[in-house]
Amino acid sequence: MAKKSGNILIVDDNRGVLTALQLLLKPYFEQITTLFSPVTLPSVLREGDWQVVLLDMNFTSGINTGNEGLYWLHEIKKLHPALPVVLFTAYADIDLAVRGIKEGATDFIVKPWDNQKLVETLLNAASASHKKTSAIPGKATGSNNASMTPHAMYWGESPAMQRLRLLVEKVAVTDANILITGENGTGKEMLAREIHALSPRHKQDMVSVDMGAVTESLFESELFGHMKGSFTDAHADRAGKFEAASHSSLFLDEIGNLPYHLQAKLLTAIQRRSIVRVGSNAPIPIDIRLICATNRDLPEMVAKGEFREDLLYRINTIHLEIPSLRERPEDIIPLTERFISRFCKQYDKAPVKLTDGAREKLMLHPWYGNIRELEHAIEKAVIICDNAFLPEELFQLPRRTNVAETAASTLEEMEMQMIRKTLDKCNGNLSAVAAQLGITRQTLYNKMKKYGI
Ligand SMILES: Nc1ncnc2c1ncn2[C@@H]1O[C@H](COP(=O)(O)OP(=O)(O)OP(=O)(O)O)[C@@H](O)[C@H]1O
Repeated sequence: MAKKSGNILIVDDNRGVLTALQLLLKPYFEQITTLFSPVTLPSVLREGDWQVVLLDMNFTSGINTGNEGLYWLHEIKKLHPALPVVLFTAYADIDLAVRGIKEGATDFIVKPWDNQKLVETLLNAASASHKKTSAIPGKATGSNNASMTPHAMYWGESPAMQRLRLLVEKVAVTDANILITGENGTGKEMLAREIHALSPRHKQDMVSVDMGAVTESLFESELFGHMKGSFTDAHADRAGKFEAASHSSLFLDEIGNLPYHLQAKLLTAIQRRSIVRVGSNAPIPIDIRLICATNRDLPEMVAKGEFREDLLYRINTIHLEIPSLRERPEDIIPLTERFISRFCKQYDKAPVKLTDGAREKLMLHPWYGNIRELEHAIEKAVIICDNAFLPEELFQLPRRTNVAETAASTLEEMEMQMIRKTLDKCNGNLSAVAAQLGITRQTLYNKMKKYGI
């Protein structure tokens, strides 16, 4: 037997699971400590020298939101940022586990577990801990930082995107106001950044404002700035986004969400090329390049009296429409391959390849959430992939268009499959199935009824 891999701390509220794991892991770890409740986790962590933690996600029976698991994950990371935490999920709760990974967990194991895979996952995590003893605090959550760095825009091979690219290269160098339209997740913000990067203004950062997120009461102060004392919280003079974007580009995202009565104020600033801070009378000249974006149909909003026609004419000197991913299927696989390569690097995985079945599945999916949906699907698949190939089963692609509905339906499908698989494994013995899944017999019965099993 190879040298043992240090000390492991296991937190799970199922005593049967704790005993089984103690027996299973004995040959591999020097010290195995089990906790039936996470309450004492902080003090136990402080007392010992740990190489890995195996953390259950659901502690309160009946509440399966998993938030408790995430809460304890954060607590562990606060105390020991570099300590590997492997999540243990009662159901194939991939979305939650992926969230856990993004928030600093090293890996996850789904119950009922495969012994060999569980041992491998824990040993890998523990060995990472040996290598990272001098790791920078917070390194484990580095994926968040990585996802914040802007990534290169991929134009793709489709004729529609090639035409768009030609137009962008021509207009980016001018100061013409640009309106970008397209469905959610088609890359409107990414295109705005690209335009700014190609413009003579690129030496300064582009300033972005989400018009859907600016409250009405703060609209003027946020965009045009204010003078000290002009309202209760105005403790000092402050420049607004227009001034901040001077000599650069101002990106107004979700422009279609700006309430009608505020549209006139925006129009005045654009027309006069100057703003007046709240609480002041002095106009301040501004030199900005305006880029706006929306997924809404502005001409239709004009027809309905919801958007000012004069503002629409001001902002859409050049109109760029990004086609949906459905309209450019030839870009799906090249984009996928770029995302695979990016996420393999981000999650420290060896390069993986799509199987033919996976390619076909990706090509047939309608991608109502466009590139953002594709990017998330690839990220999840890369995270849960264990070998050199990404098979179609790893792509949990929803059939509906509504985001909340799709997330719920994916989880339900996975739960149903998990119950079916365990029923087969336990030859239909419900008590054994419930024990394996870590739920009560009644809960299992209710779920089977719900899924018509
Ligand atoms: N051409 C592209 N190449 C690579 N990644 C892209 C491309 N277009 C979009 N993405 C990625 O897809 C995601 C969504 O892009 P972005 O936020 O720009 O879309 P959007 O149209 O502004 O979305 P929303 O309408 O929801 O505001 C981002 O993570 C972005 O990095």
